[in-house]
Amino acid sequence: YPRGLSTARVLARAQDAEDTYDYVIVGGGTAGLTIADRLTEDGKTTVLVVEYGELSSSPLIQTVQGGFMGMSSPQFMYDITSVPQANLRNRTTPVLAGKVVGGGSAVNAMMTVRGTAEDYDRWGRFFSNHSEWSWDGLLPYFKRALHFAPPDAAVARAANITYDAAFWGNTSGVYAGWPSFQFPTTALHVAAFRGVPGVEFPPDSGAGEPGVYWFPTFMDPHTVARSYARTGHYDPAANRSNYHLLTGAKATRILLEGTTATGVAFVQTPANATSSNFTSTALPTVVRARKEVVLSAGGIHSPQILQLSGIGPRKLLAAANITAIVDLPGVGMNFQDHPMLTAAFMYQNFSVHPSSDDMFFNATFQTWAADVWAVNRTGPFSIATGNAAAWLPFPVVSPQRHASVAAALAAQDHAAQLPAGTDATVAAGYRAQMLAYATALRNNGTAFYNSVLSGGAASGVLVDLHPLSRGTVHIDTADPLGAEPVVDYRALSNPLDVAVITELLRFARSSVMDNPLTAGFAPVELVPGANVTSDADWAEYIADTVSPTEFHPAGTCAMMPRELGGVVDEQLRVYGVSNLRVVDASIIPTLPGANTCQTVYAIAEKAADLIRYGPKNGV
Ligand SMILES: Cc1cc2nc3c(=O)[nH]c(=O)nc-3n(C[C@H](O)[C@H](O)[C@H](O)COP(=O)(O)OP(=O)(O)OC[C@H]3O[C@@H](n4cnc5c(N)ncnc54)[C@H](O)[C@@H]3O)c2cc1C
Repeated sequence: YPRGLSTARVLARAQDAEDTYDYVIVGGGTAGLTIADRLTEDGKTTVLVVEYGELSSSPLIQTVQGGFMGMSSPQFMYDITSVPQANLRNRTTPVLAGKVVGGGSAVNAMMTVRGTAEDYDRWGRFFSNHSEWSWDGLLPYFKRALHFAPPDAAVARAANITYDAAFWGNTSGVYAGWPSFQFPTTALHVAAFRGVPGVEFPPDSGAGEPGVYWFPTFMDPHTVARSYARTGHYDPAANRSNYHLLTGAKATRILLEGTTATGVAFVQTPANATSSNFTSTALPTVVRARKEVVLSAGGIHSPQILQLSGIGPRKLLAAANITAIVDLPGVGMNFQDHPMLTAAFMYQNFSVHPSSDDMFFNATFQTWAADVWAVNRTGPFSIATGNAAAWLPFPVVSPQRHASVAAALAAQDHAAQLPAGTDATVAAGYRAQMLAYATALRNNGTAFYNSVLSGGAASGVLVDLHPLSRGTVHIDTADPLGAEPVVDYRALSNPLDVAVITELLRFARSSVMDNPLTAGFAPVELVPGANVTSDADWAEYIADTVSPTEFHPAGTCAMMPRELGGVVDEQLRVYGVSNLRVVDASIIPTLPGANTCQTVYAIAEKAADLIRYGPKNGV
């Protein structure tokens, strides 16, 4: 040591790493691998990615069918459970996050969607009216992030799939592909929304508009397998000698000299070390960064690592016996995820076939599906989670009550919705967010309601796209280094979430039960049932059934002005620290009205440009 950089490789042992790299990236997930790929493109800039998980080619990760095999494999997931949720009958919930090279992109449900233009314009406005963090500023990065491979023309025609390639690029190694099959029943679900007043049908899922639309799958059309950060941003670069990936290595701390980040400390666990004579596994190893450290450990672990490094709320650090280097109250605050809701309906007279139900109840169809998959990887097994969904604004969902809910939110005592003792800057940021949401609740540019259209006779899961409650992700003060962070969604802590969710559920009912275009299917309501009608009934039902997570943890190192409780600035640099950026879902200030992966890729693409070329127009 040190040895010359020879070939790009996976380093199984810490001592194979160089002492110093230009950049050290913590977390080889969605954002981390994207940045590493871009920074090493020049063949010169040296990068080490430090990743806790393993490099796995398991079929559980690659398989697209159903979209859930990765997430149901404990081998690839962190083992974290939330604290009991006071407003959800003290229920706890698993906190799903990928622990494998590729991170969330390796285990997610492959829904390839982005938020509306307003979602991203809202981010920039926390800084100014001409921030580059806007729809226009991000669209080039959405295009760079994914390679759009259009659906097969015959399938698109038969299913009535609309798309517009102008919203997409075709250079990335990560694909937005399409299954080679659609159930004709999915088109019926889409068409049924024409019976709901006010619903729009944008030309493409990437248009930045709410409505009912088709969207692609994170799938490589050539292999018909998951396309993700590893296949798009590590494998193709594997012959670059300046790109190193260390697996099985858990970063424990950012090294700081004064307030300048100089490297990363990490430990390798024996279970992940491959060498039989590798004995010093419990000892932390350090690696230095000549230029910068980039923290990309995701919405749950990036705040933890900052706090372990002495960057965070002073009181929390003191309770954990960690010396505060930078008192940054926002670290681990502003925690958001998309709540999932249940309202189940069944069409009794849904006689079109094949439908997605035939995958479960029709043996002949199942055999056909398995056969065509075995022969040439086509057919229904190429469908992940589905490719059509409704993303609807609040005035469409609640023509009667949207204005009063918005007014109540604007008039609320915002600070009172946060944990006691919340820093004034964090409270000011929350207030700014809630005022922005009060506007969004009144207009048609932001989606609040989401349901995926499955193509089956039964439907059931809805998503609240803009929760008002804010939780926390903090180190466990009893065992800061050893234990996973303490995750508290603080679900429904803002009572207006109950008001919003009630309207979403009422809409789900009326869009199925009172829709002239579904009447012929003879719908029945399975859950919650016709006896749930009053606001009080709904509140009880919501407390019983809401899940606080769709596995989209975000916001915990928010990109907001420091006086609004922010953790990073518009260049994603941590306030008060030099040479340290955070780039992942944790910088999202307010969730987009969409599953988060595509947004994280776009953030990472933009960050790579900020790191390489500096800010455009000063931002
Ligand atoms: C089960 C599930 C289903 C989802 N479904 C969808 C979907 O269908 N569509 C969609 O758009 N989004 C979906 N998402 C969300 C999306 O995948 C995530 O928002 C996105 O991948 C987050 O990217 P990230 O870079 O912020 O973090 P990640 O991709 O999670 O990367 C963080 C990486 O850091 C590593 N790490 C953490 N701590 C340490 C440490 N101390 N040392 C070293 N490494 C560390 C992790 O192992 C991980 O590899 C889903 C997520 C999950 C978990």
